[in-house]
Formats: sequence, C-alpha cells, structure tokens
Amino acid sequence: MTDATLSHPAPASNRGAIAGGIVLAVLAAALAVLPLTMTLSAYVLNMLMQAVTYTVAVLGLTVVLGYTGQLSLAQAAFFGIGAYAVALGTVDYGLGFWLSMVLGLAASAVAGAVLGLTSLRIGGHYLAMVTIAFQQIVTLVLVNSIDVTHGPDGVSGIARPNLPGVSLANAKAYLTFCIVVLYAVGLAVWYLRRTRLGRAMQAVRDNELAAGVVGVNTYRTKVVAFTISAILGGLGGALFASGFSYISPDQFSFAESVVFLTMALIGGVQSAFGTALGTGLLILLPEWLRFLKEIYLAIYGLSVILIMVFMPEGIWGLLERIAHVGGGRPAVVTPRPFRLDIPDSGPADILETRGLAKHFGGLRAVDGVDLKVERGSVHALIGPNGSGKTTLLNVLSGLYRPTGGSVSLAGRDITRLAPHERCAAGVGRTFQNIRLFRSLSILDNVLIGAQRPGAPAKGEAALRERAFEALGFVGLADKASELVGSLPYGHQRLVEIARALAGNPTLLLLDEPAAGLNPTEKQELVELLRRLKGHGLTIFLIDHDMAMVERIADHITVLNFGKRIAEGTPRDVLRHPAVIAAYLGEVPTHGAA
Ligand SMILES: Nc1ncnc2c1ncn2[C@@H]1O[C@H](COP(=O)(O)OP(=O)(O)OP(=O)(O)O)[C@@H](O)[C@H]1O
Repeated sequence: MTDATLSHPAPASNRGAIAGGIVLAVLAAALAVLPLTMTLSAYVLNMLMQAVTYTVAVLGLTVVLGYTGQLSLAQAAFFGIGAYAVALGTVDYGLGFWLSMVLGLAASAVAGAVLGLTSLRIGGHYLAMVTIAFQQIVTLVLVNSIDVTHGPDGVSGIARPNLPGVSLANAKAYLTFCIVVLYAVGLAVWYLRRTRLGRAMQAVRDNELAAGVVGVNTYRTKVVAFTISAILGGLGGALFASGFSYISPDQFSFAESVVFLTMALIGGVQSAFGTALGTGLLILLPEWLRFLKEIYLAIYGLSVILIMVFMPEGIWGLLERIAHVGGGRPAVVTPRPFRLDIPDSGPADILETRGLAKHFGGLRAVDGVDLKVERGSVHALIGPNGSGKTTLLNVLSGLYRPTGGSVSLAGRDITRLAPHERCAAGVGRTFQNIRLFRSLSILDNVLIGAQRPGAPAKGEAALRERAFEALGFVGLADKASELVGSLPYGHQRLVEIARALAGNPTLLLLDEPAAGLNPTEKQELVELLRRLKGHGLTIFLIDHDMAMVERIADHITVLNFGKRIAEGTPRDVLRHPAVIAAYLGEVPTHGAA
C-alpha cells in the first residue's frame, strides 16, 4: 500500500445532495419573490400560507420519523402549542410576536423532550401510543380550559410581527417572511442528514442494536430527534397563527396529526424535499379534485392509498431511486495506509472476565466464565451450537446485562457500561447475522464507525479520511459510494469489519466472521486478521471453522453448556478429550481446564 495522498471526488450521494440544494435554493428564491411580484387572490394566499407553515411542521417528522425511524402522532399538538403561544401571548398578554414565539418554541421543546425522555427508552410502538395520548391531552386542554385558551371559540385578532424597518402586516410580505423561514428550516433539515448527528439518527433508524455497538448513544439521539421535531412543529404553528390571525382547537386535533404524517409519507419522509412535496400535494390535491364534487373525497382517499402502496418511500423516494439506477461513478481513491492507535501500556491481559454469567430464566446460557485475553493475540471462542458463545459476546459488548460476574478492559471495569460506552472504551464488534445500516452508502456506514466518541478522527474531513483508510484496508475504497445492500455477502462482512476498525478499537470481537464465505474469501479473511494482528489489535473471535481457527488463533477457549471446558493453544485444545466429547454431543466429564 502506498503512502499516497488521499484523493476522492464527492460520492454520488453527495453530488446529488449538492444538486438538490441548488434546486431548493432556486425554488425558494422564486417562491419567496413570487408573492411580492404577482397579484394573488386571498384564496391563493391562504393556500400558500397553509402549505408553507405546514411544511415547517412536517419537516419535524422528517427528522423524527424519516431520519430516526420513530413514529410520532403528536405533530399537530406541537403545532398547536406554538400557535396558541403566539395567539395568547400577543392577544391576551401583549407580549409581542417574537417573545411569544420563543416561549412557544421553548414549551414545544420541553414537552417534546419530556415525552421523549419518558417513552423513548422503551422503544417500539410505545412512542406512537404515548404521542397519541399526548395529542389527545393537548386537544382536551385547548377545548376545555376556556379561561386560558378561549375554548372551542378559538382566538382571533392575532397580529403579525414586524422586522426592523419592515412591516409584515401585509399578507404578501408575511408570506415572503414565512417562505424565508421555511427555506432556512428546510436547508437545516437537509444538511442535518449529512452531519454526525444526522448519521447517528439514520444508524438508529436502520439498526438500533448495531448503532449502539458502533458508539451511537441511541437513547440520546432519539430524544434529540424528538425534541427537534417538536420545536419545528411549534415553529410551524407560531407562523400559522399569525398567518391566519384566527385559530381554534379543531386545527390541532389528532386528525391533523394524521394529515401531517400522511403528507410526510406521501412525499417521502426521509427527505426534506419529499416532505415539502407531500405537504404541497396534500394541500393542493383536494383543490384540484374539487370539480369532481360528491366523489372528490373518495378519489382523494384512493389517490393517497395508491401512492402509499406503490411508492412506500414516497414520491421523492421513488425519484431518488430512479436517479440512482446504475449507481454513482465509482470514487477514484488512494487511501492513506491504515493505522491503529493502540496504547502500549496497560495490563498484559486486555480483556478479563470473572465469574461472568448470563441466565435467561432457568437457562444458564453463560455460567460463571473466567476468561483472559492477552493483548495483541488472536483468541478464539469455540463450542457446539447453543453453548453460549454469542451470548458471551453480547455480554462483552454490552448488549446483555450480565446476571453475575465482571468484565474489565485494559484494567477498567466495564461491566455496567452501555454498548456505546464500551465502544468508546475501545470495544469494536461484528455480528453473526450482518448488521449494517442498509439504506446508507458503504462510506456512510464506515463514517458512523469512525465518529464513535473518543476516536482520534474529529472533523468531517478527518472522519472521511479515516473511513477511507478503513475501507482501503479491507479493499473496498473504490466502492465507497455504493449502497451497502448492493454488495455481495462477503463484502458486506468486510464493511462490518471496516466500520468497527474505523473507530480505532483496542479489542475487536468478531462473531463468526467466516460464516457464509467461500474458501477464497475465507483465505482473504485469514490474511486480513493476520494483518490486523500485525497492527497490534487484539482479536476475540467465534467461529465454527476449526481449520481456520487452528490457522489463525494463538489461544482457544471452549464453551459447552455455558461453561468453559477447555483452554489453551489450538494444538492442545482441539485434541482435548472434553472438547472432542462436546463436539460429538457427549456430556463432558472434565472440569474446567
Ligand atoms: N435472548 C435470549 N433469550 C432466551 N434464550 C436465549 C437468548 N439468547 C440465547 N438464548 C439461549 O442461550 C443458549 C446459548 O445461545 P447462543 O446463541 O449464545 O449459543 P451459541 O454458542 O452462540 O450458538 P451458535 O453456535 O449456534 O450460534 C441457547 O440455548 C439459546 O437458545
């Protein structure tokens, strides 16, 4: 490998993003100028005002659902909080638009954060249920707290703000202001996807388990996404209230939350452009179909269903997929040689477990295992099917809390650390059933590994450089811009290894890395592991291929029924009577070696 300078053009996805950004800029500029230059009826102005303010709120769903994969059915509630803050603040309390809006955004943020903090740890459909409950509570409060909210009558006479030297009282001027805000929000949401936080969000969406193991604090990421979404809901509502100067509770009901969700899904919730497209379409579609009179609602409903069924990624998602057919131009890459910064000091045994146990009810999957893994060695864990190997690896990487015992890494007790904290401490891992971030490019997958907390690479350029180094090491740098799902199985295994390596681990846990590989690929894997060992990396691997284990491992531990039954060099262990008995299915007669 040469020490050549890194040279890689922007991958296809980035070039597409830049083109998208230019389209957005041109569209936004045209849209912003349009209302000022054209004669627009009050009806058209209202439609545009609704489309623009709704889009700001629906962009929140792009963040929480599109990027992070968390279903929220309370966007109309946050929209209502922002709207009522401006309405009540300006009409009843004389606070002025700007202060009222800030209070509304703060209230939305606090409500979103509290809701997220209390419900996102559990995950699954729980968040959706909690958001429905929250939505209903907000609607009930808006309708019934008549003294504060004016009840079903709503609030009228909401004033429009002024900017220094510019009055926004005129509907056209205010619409222009809202378009500028939408442009800023759209740009921020579009850009977010390309940041560390945005990548972490997408990792959580694609595979939450793997995200944690590669260093993403999944809980915090979800709470942040939910809070951003709530703020955008509140911002849309604040703009909406002043735009229409009258609001009432029915505009912020559960039905509206469903409409917001439909808008995001139809356009393509994973993209800011898709969200804008879906919102505009769902506001315009009823108007376009009005000539159908009685059957218009049926046609409208049918159109929405057809789009959802035949375009599950939304209209924008379909357009993006068509544009991506054939893939991007392969990146021309000469990565820098791969490096690992592994501290020389520390105990000779980098990993040590004492009495480690993991029980599932009465099943002792791991049953009091003592283990020492020597620094810089390749240590294999073998045993018959169901002997507890993967469970042990899951306990080591923090996916399972042990029932008993302790784990220490380089002398530091990591028993109670979460997966992302263990990753930050230097534990990298791959999975028996490959767990990649399927909707992302190969480069993005590895970038997420490179950005783990505590890793040496910091800025975006350094992260990309590090990701290319890791990809170069496994021989996939020229495929960086391809979608990870398009790779053959053997290459996907290599991407998983590169993702772990990019984070500069001190200990690499590999769960059956040779599973599904052909003999040539297995040989390449052996070479790769030898090269890694040459870099001083400690490797702890599970595999069933004894010939490969014998070739690569310095040391072997054998498990059976969750207990360690043998330990030593490959030569000794593979001929150990207890090991042979275990593989032949006999009940072991020896104690732990
Ligand atoms: N989440 C779980 N809940 C209940 N039982 C589990 C769980 N995970 C594993 N087990 C059980 O623990 C035992 C050990 O499983 P484990 O997957 O660790 O074995 P393994 O040695 O990795 O097997 P293989 O070589 O087939 O992958 C098995 O009996 C399995 O059914």
